[in-house]
Amino acid sequence: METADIMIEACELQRMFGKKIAVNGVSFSARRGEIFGLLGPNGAGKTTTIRMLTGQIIPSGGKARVAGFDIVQQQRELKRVIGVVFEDQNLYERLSARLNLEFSCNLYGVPKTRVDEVLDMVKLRDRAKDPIRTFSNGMKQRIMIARALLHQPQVLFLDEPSRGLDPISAREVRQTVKELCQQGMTILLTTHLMEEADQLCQRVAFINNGQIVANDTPRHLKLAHGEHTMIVTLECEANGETALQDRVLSLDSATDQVQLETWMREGVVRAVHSNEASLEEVFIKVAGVRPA
Ligand SMILES: Nc1ncnc2c1ncn2[C@@H]1O[C@H](COP(=O)(O)OP(=O)(O)OP(=O)(O)O)[C@@H](O)[C@H]1O
Repeated sequence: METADIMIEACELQRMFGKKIAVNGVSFSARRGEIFGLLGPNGAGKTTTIRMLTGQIIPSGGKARVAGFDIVQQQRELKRVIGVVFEDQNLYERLSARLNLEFSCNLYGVPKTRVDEVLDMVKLRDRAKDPIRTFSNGMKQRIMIARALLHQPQVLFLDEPSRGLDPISAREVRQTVKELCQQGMTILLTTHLMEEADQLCQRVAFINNGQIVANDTPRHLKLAHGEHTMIVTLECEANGETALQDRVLSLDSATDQVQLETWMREGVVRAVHSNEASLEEVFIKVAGVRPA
C-alpha cells in the first residue's frame, strides 16, 4: 500500500476520562476512497475515537494522522481536510435547506456557489427552498452531511449516521454514503448496526471496552470466524402429503457430509444453500458480547 493512500492512521490511541480508560491502545488505518467502519456496542469507545481523530479532544496517549496531518500538532490543517457529522441534528428548523447551508458558508468562508454542489451530492437540490422542519429525519441527516462537505474535505467522519432513522431513511443515508465513496471520499463511520456495516464498509474494526478485537474486511471476518454451514431443503412424506423441511448441516463435519450423501442417494434433497454467517454472529464470537 502506498503511504499516500493511507488517509487515516491511528497508532496506539488512548484516552482517559479521570481514571476511566475510554480508548485503550487503538490502532488501525483507512485508505483513500474507503468506507471504514468502527463497530461496537454502547460505550465501546467509538465516539471518543472519532473525537480524537477530529481534533475535538486530545489523546492521553498514542498518535494519529488524518490526510497526513498530525491530529494534535496540526489541528488547523486537520480541520481544513475533514468533515464531521455527529449525532445531534443542530439545523435551523425554520430556515430552508439553502439558508442553513449558506449560513455555514458565511461561517467558514466558503463561496455560496458551493451550496448547489453539495445539495446535488446528497440529492436534495429540489428541496433547497423548503424549511428543514418539513424534512424527514433521513433528509435532515443528508443535509448535515451536505454541510460537512461544504469546504471539500478529503475525509468524512460520521458518528452513527443512521441512529434513530426509520428503515427507508436509513437506506437513503446509506445510499448517499455509498455515492460519496464512489466519488473518492474516505469515510470513517461508527455504528452498532452490523448489517449496515456489512453493506457499506470495505473494512471494519470491532471495538469493545476501548480495544480493537478484530480488523478486516467483512468477508474475511465472516470466512475466518463464521461457522461454515449449509441449509438443505428436504422433501418429506407426512400423513400421505409431501412437505418441505430445512436442515442445517456443518460443512466441517464428516458426519454431516455422510448424511448429505445419504439424502442425495435417497433422492429427498430439493435444494442446498450455503449459509453465510452474519457479521453480528462474528462480532459476538470475537468480542464475546452483543454489538447492540
Ligand atoms: N466526557 C466524558 N467523561 C467521562 N466519561 C466519558 C466521556 N465521554 C465518554 N466517556 C466514557 O467513555 C466510554 C466510551 O464512550 P464512547 O462515547 O466513546 O462510546 P461509544 O462506543 O461511542 O458508545 P455509544 O454507541 O453509546 O455512543 C464510556 O464508558 C463513556 O461513559
